[in-house]
Amino acid sequence: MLTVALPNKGALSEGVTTMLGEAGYRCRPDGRGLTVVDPANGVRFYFLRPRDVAVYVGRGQVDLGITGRDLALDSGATVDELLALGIGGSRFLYAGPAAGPGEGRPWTLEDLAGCRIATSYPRLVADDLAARGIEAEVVRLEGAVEISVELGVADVVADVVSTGRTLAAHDLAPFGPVLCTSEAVVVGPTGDAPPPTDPAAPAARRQLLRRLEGVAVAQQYVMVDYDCPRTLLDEAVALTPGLESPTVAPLRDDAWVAVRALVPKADMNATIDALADLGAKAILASDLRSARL
Ligand SMILES: Nc1ncnc2c1ncn2[C@@H]1O[C@H](COP(=O)(O)OP(=O)(O)OP(=O)(O)O)[C@@H](O)[C@H]1O
Ligand SMILES: O=P(O)(O)OC[C@H]1O[C@H](OP(=O)(O)OP(=O)(O)O)[C@H](O)[C@@H]1O
Ligand SMILES: [Mg+2]
Repeated sequence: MLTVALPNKGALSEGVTTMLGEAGYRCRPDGRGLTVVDPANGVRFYFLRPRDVAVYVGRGQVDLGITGRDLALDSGATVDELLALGIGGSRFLYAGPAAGPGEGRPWTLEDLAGCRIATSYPRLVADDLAARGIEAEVVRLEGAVEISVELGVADVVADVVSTGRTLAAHDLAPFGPVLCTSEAVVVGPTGDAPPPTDPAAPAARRQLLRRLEGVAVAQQYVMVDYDCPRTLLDEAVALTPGLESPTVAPLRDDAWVAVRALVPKADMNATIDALADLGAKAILASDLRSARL
């Protein structure tokens, strides 16, 4: 049986469980149980703290894990990232009081020297400081890091930023480089680790990765359908080139055609606006459940 570690709580837990459900896996824990078997797919899931997932994978106790890229990095575990899932996106940044370090100027990296930096990701921060040759004190906190400056435990913070609302609510402004652009990822043992002992595990692993990739890809696209005057087809197709080429089907009215193409989700609204401005009608965008491109 393939063993897979999942986050048992936190920002990634619900999204990961939902994605696995879409991929055909049964991985909802019953009550307070920390493990669930999906016999149909030959997988046993373990529900671990998101920070611990990569540690178990790195030590060979479980075959695969799903966690945040930033957490995997901070754990120091030797694992390979096998697949990015496109959910739980965040950036890891330094942030200081919005008023700046003094003299009315904004924070720069040089200002970190000699500072107390509060973070829940001490290895990520220490590695970044070492790489830049900056000497500063790293203050490890479990969470709610943004309040630490106000409470006088630190001068600046280094933390996960998603919408930026938590930073703003505590009058902190981000500065400097992005230490890690993170999302939920599947991690596995590095190439030189011994293979799983169960002979059925490699096939179960391939299936899980392929199916999750199918769901992840599906979440990046929408299917756009529209009717288009034949005279405008070239311009419309330029707006929706699809992957290989859009499907163009005749309509009963010979002056019109129906067009169908995949469009990146991020471009959906702009594409629909442009199609409508061009003269397309009955423009529909639909979500996909799974896609193998
Ligand atoms: N607000 C957010 N939006 C998107 N992703 C987030 C957000 N907060 C955290 N993450 C991501 O979720 C993962 C870990 O966050 P989570 O809150 O689950 O763990 P934690 O903070 O270490 O644990 P806990 O909050 O239980 O102490 C990281 O990969 C992080 O980048
Ligand atoms: O940019 P935002 O959208 O405001 O999100 C970022 C916040 O979310 C996370 O906190 P979480 O809820 O996990 O609490 P924690 O600090 O206790 O980990 C993270 O540590 C930030 O504090
Ligand atoms: Mg958290």
